[in-house]
Amino acid sequence: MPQVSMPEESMVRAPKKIIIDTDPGIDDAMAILLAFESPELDIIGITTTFGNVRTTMATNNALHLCELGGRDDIPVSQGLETSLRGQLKNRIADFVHGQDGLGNTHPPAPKRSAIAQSAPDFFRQKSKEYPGEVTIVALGPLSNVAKAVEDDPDFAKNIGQIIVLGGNFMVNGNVNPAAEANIYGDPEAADIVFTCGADIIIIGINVTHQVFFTGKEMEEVRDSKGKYGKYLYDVSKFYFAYHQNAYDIDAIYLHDPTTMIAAIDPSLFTYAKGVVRVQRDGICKGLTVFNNTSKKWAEPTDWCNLPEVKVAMTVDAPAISKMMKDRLMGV
Ligand SMILES: O=c1[nH]c(=O)c2ncn([C@@H]3O[C@H](CO)[C@@H](O)[C@H]3O)c2[nH]1
Repeated sequence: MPQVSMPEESMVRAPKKIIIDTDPGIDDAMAILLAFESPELDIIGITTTFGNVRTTMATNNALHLCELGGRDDIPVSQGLETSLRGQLKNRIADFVHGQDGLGNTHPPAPKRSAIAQSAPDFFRQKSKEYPGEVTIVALGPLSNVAKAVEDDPDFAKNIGQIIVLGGNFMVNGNVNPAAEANIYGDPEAADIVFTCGADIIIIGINVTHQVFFTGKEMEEVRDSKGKYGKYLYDVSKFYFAYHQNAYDIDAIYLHDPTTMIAAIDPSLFTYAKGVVRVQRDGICKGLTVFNNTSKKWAEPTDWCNLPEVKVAMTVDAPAISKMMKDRLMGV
């Protein structure tokens, strides 16, 4: 019997539809520019949140990055300016990202504006338009995603996947020993999202702290033929100085680009399944607590009978670094 070969086209997987929920942010900028260079991804929207900067600045920076990448076709939708429960954050990470979120490089005002539709409504609309097909890559606090969950009982089943940068599993946080910045930004929202029943992958700093560029590698990026090389080097100087000061390392952690790569090639990570709950207040506000034991607890716990998520446990850091370099250095 002759072998039946599939036509070439049908073997090529259609690009994954993603919405990037982001608070740019230097490593967010890296992740967005990386996404622009990734044929596996079809970016159907960018939505904005607060954390590294306030939401309005995140919107300006997202528009600026689209302009830089020649991607003014991508709609940018502004998200909540407060936490899900209406708290205006007094903690903005300008000490990590600079006053403008882009290492005090003062980007020009964008020519384009955000669309009128808010981020949670944009999520809901796209999840209905393409049921099961849209992946949200959530690079900041989860207020927008939680709002969509609360407003739409079908959202968790309609959304294809949510890949979250956040949490610290079996390691300390980066805001304080208990909490990682994105979860700390809106712990209640994170708890709602993690238990909503959607297909969720969580990439915590237990994994992202294994992926970094050294100062020498940043110089290689600058001197490469990649179209964003010098830009990335310039915006990252501030972020680099923060790492030298806070961690005593001559390198920068690649949190957001690593998370973007989980959308491109999830096989570069291993995962454990279980229920994640988030401490909503107190000294451990923002702590992510993962139950992946098969223990039959003597009494019912707040982890019982809730949907499981996948938590990244290991990462192929050299492969991630290589993918970043290949795409950002134009090699
Ligand atoms: O508040 C913060 N403190 C940090 O030390 C820190 N380091 C990185 N980040 C940002 O938060 C996410 C990872 O926890 C990423 O988007 C970093 O840019 C930080 N935010």
